[in-house]
Amino acid sequence: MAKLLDGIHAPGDFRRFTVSQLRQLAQEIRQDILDTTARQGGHVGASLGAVELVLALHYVYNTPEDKVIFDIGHQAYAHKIITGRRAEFPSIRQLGGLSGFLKRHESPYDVWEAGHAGTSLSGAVGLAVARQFTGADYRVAALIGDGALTAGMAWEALNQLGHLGTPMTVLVNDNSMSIAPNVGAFSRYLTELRTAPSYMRLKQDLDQALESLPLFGSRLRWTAERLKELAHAAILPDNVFEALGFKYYGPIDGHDLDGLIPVLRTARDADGPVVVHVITQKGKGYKPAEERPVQFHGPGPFERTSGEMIKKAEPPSYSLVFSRTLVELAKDRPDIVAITAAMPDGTKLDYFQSQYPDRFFDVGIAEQHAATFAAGLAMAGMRPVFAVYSTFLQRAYDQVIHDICHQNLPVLFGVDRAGLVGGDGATHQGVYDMAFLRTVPNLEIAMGKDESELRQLVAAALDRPGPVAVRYPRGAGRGLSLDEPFGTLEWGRAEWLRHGRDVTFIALGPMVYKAMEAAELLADQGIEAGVLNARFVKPLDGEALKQAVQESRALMTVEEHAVAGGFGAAVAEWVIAQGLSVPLRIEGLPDVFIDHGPTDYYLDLYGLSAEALSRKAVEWLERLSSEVQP
Ligand SMILES: Cc1ncc(C[n+]2csc(CCOP(=O)(O)OP(=O)(O)O)c2C)c(N)n1
Ligand SMILES: CC(=O)[C@@H](O)[C@H](O)COP(=O)(O)O
Ligand SMILES: [Mg+2]
Repeated sequence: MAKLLDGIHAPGDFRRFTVSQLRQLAQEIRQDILDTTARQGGHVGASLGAVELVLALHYVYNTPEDKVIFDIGHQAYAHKIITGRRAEFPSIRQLGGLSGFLKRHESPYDVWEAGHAGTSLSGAVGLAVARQFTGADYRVAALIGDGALTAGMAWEALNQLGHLGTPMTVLVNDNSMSIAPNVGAFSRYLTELRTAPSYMRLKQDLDQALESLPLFGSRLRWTAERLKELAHAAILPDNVFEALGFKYYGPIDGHDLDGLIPVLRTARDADGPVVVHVITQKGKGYKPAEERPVQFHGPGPFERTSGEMIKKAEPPSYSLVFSRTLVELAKDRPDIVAITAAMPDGTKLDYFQSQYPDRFFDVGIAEQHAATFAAGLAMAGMRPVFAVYSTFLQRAYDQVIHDICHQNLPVLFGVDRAGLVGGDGATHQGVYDMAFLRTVPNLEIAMGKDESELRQLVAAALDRPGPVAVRYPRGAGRGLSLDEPFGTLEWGRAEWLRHGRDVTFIALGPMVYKAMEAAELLADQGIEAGVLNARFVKPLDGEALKQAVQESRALMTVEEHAVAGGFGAAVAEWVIAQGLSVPLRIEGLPDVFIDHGPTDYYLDLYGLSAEALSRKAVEWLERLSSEVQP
């Protein structure tokens, strides 16, 4: 049967639709989203929950001339489908396919690129304020979730916007969920707004009455406006948005296009900033996602009818090993407390939470606060552990330097997702943290070659006198036994795995195993390659490095991190500082943003597979030999 969606190539194709046609369109879009995500995963729940919001925004605003901005962008699958990318939609998050987030090179409708939470409002305020200089007269609307609204940045933008009074719509998509259930006093406040039905009804009645009044600015309208304000003040005396200088419309049902469209029109035409607060359900229209919103935030492939996840059996993830290790240690260490910034599931700290609920803190999407909160805890004698994705730690850089390291406080960072991450792509790659952490005095940095070393490093790190960052990658470990007693790893010491006089690979993290494979391949060709498992990035194990310089003709560092400022750069700095002269190559990731796609593909592309490493070593050694020939 022909679908309405078949005729939609741009929002202009449905701007004349009736609301009942829009409703049908919404259902068809949901089917498209499920067809693709069931096969390959993706951000299912948020995207299903925002379908009507996306339709209403494109219906009311004259996109792409008007600027509609999405916070994070993980909820924008409907937006992709109705802005000319339906045919490519099945390629989303796949190598060479559509990004899972907005990308300006993909479409003129993708105004703002993100992936991290809380940036939409600042970007939108910039676009809105720019109009007064450029003379452009587009309208600006930003869609931001209740979770993203826990980010400090979002409030910095509201603060400025409320002060300036610049016309702009802030559409708050409140589903009471971050990835996990949303937390915090502001989340509680939104719930209070949601559950004040008399307020909601009265506001809607008043708004409708206002709509029907003629002549904007008339005395009658002025009186009605004042009446409305009085009524608001009487029922909810301190609506935080109104106190900040916004007109507040809501809460309204974000799946009800009949109600949503007129309110958005009013907001669009307002002469100042407006907050439209809508209530939606994460996963709307797909029962398994409605019932299990955490699991359906960003699942892998699932069985469409039952909603069961299609998972291959694999060893526990590094994140789970990290969390389990904390639980092991916490038994005898009442000083250990764990912190996440809205990622209890991803970091697997939810396991720690299940064992030690009183010693677990989810602070919301607030990495900066999480870091400084940890500093305060550490100052008072606690041992805070902040498990945070490498990419999100970027946001807390000043806090790392100024609050933690400057005061030399013993905070442990569990730097999760260190390395390439796969489907999320450029905004989420954990390939910069060594570059920005290595420069900070007092901070020690380590990464084990596997989950067993991760476990030992965590235990050892919690006995260090100052701050430590322990890195570990996304995904499954190697399935190693995790029963050995703690204390088998000497802090600061690298591990020799094999010796070779031709070249020594000095590798970090799981790249150690690639280096071992490369060494085997080289051995088959008669080349002797050593492998040093560095383990420590800061401080480096100088003794082991000296030994490597002495016993090999050449050194090759290997890391899954940007070459610029990374582990190899640290080794190069050490070589120079020692006044040594040794051929040294740094193998890592280039100075480009790396898109979505399988990690192994990019490791291969950038010469970090075992085959590529061995090939490069052969070529390099040949070149070195020819260079020394007379
Ligand atoms: C700075 C930052 N921290 C953490 C995340 C991980 N993250 C992605 S989506 C999300 C939840 C967002 O909740 P909300 O804005 O309410 O959107 P919803 O998924 O509920 O639609 C989180 C924590 C992120 N993208 N950026
Ligand atoms: C949008 C976002 O930032 C998260 O949903 C992220 O995609 C989670 O990544 P993991 O799948 O690695 O937990
Ligand atoms: Mg939410």
